[in-house]
Amino acid sequence: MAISTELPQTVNWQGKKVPVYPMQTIDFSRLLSHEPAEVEKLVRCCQTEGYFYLDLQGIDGRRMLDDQQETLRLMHRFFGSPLEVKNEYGLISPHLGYEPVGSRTGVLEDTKDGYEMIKVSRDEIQRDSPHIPRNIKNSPDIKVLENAIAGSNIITKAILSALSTGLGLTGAARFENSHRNHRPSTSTLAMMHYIPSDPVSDKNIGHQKHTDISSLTLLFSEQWGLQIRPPGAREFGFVAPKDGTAIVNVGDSLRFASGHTMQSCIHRVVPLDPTEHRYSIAYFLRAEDDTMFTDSEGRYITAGQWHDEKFFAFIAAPEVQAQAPSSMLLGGMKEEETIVTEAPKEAPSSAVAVDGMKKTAVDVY
Ligand SMILES: O=C(O)CCC(=O)C(=O)O
Ligand SMILES: [Fe+2]
Repeated sequence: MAISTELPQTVNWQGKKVPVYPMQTIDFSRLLSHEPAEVEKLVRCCQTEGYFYLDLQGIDGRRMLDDQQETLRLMHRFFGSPLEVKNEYGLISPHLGYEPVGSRTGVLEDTKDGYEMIKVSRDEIQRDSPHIPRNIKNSPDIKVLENAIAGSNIITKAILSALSTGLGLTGAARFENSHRNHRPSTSTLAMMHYIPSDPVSDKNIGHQKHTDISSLTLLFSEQWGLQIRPPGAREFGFVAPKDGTAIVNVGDSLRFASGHTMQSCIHRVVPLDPTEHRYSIAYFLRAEDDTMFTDSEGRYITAGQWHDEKFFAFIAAPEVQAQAPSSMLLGGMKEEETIVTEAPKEAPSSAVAVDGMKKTAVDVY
């Protein structure tokens, strides 16, 4: 898509006009130099919204855009291979390995997810011992993955550093100090392929509503499908892909580490175009496993425990998910009551207005 100076305000989806939410843009080059106005803008974005576009078109960021293109080429090849090759190791641990389509709950009621995903662990790449399926394990492919992970790690650490400075944190209290490279963490590069799916007739649809476990997520996708629900919003709306940028969102761990002053972004993925294959790349920068914080339940727990508990809530069946603490899937973020003005044809009439606080993992329309 061309650089979106004139974004549509709404798009038609499922017989409704759905908003396209605007997002602030933060310039990576300015952030690298901790320019005060950019740092202030970053802190404000994280505290009020929890997401922003990161402009990577300057000389320091451009190479990460090249890495993204290389990664996309690798993903096309990987996902085009037979299942037994992709699934050589299966899901080795929650942050590492392959998940076939339909491993989790989907975005609409009574659906399973509509994507397959391969995750590569940053720790394993750093140790030179990655579990990577054989069709992407030759040395040029490993180099592509290494570049993508190292580049994403540098970007997200630069953001953390600017946030620490913006909040006046010093020494051990700075966020970088709980994200040290040599300490074990579940930081990972997730590569996703969404299969074409039609919400009216298919049973594998999108990516369920959630907030991320991570501290920061760096997301690359050139295609529509991501929806967010900004704090205070009454409905989900699309995020427009924007050339030369990544989308960054705050996850639960940074929300907790900031004393719950930053917003963990509520989001999901839906098929805007039911005929399209969609590809996205997410780097999840996670805190060191033994970092302690107070979670949304008021418990003082480790980042590792939060990761594991939330992951198992993610993959649980809807009725089991509904038993989890209400705040777990949304990291303690509250939703306003949902207003859906026009019900889609297939929806039951009870779905016209939905209690946003209901303990379900999916939206009911
Ligand atoms: O595919 C996307 O655009 C978003 C994926 C996502 O939200 C996630 O993996 O946590
Ligand atoms: Fe996410």
